[in-house]
Amino acid sequence: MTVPLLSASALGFSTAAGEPILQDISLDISVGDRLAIIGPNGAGKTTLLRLLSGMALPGAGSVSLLGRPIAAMPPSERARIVAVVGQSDQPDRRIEVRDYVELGRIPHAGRLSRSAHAALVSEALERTGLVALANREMGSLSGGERQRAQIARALAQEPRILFLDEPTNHLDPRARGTLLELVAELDLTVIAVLHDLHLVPRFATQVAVLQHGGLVAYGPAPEALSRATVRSVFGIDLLRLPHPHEDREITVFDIPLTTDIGANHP
Ligand SMILES: Nc1ncnc2c1ncn2[C@@H]1O[C@H](COP(=O)(O)OP(=O)(O)OP(=O)(O)O)[C@@H](O)[C@H]1O
Repeated sequence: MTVPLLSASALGFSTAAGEPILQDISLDISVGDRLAIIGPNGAGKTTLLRLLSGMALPGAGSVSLLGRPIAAMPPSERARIVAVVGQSDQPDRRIEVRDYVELGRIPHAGRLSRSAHAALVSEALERTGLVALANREMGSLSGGERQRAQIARALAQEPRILFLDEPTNHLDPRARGTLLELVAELDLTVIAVLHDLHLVPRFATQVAVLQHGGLVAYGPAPEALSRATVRSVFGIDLLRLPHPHEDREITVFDIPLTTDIGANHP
């Protein structure tokens, strides 16, 4: 039997005050999978991403990376396998884009020549379309450009698994598709928290649906994103319709407008 790249078994996590946030989450990630973690606000998505990437330790259960407990792995070794683009990353505003992307090489310091490190940084800038901005300060970038720079830094890290927490939240609709297309073409294993459900069937090979800290659906996309699941978890209607001009189906989410804030959490 092949060992999964990443495996989570019966994960649980509670706050310091004992409030449970995640319960009994088990997942297996194989090489080349692109897992979308979805769920309403507060469902526990970011917490799960932090546990799976080894940034936080679970209160119950375990995560293994390449068959070894991630909790016992030295951070420097983990950083050569796992790259994380988080929501709360606050790059120094004055650092230039190229220097920021070069930070991704830190886990590999001393393992290659200077010119080989520089070539990998250049490649990451090229793949993310940032060559023209390489000498700009991070603080001068738009939200979308900064997001691409964060992905470039993660690529420079040459990870086996890329973790993304809402990578499209600053992007306009077209740029969202472009960024996920870029990520899908990287030939990497990816675990991404996504809010934009439209992008899930196009981007993900697997879907994990969280609600109130539990895994309510998990499996290959798009099957795991069923109409019944979307209705019960998000309170909206999923419709798969024939495209009016092309020979394919499109997925449409019918989102009711409501003033009831609790409606977001069926
Ligand atoms: N350190 C903490 N102390 C107390 N509560 C926490 C802590 N971290 C997370 N929580 C709570 O746990 C729940 C899950 O948080 P998490 O950020 O994982 O959710 P999420 O699904 O990523 O939400 P969103 O979609 O809004 O980003 C939330 O109710 C949050 O307030």
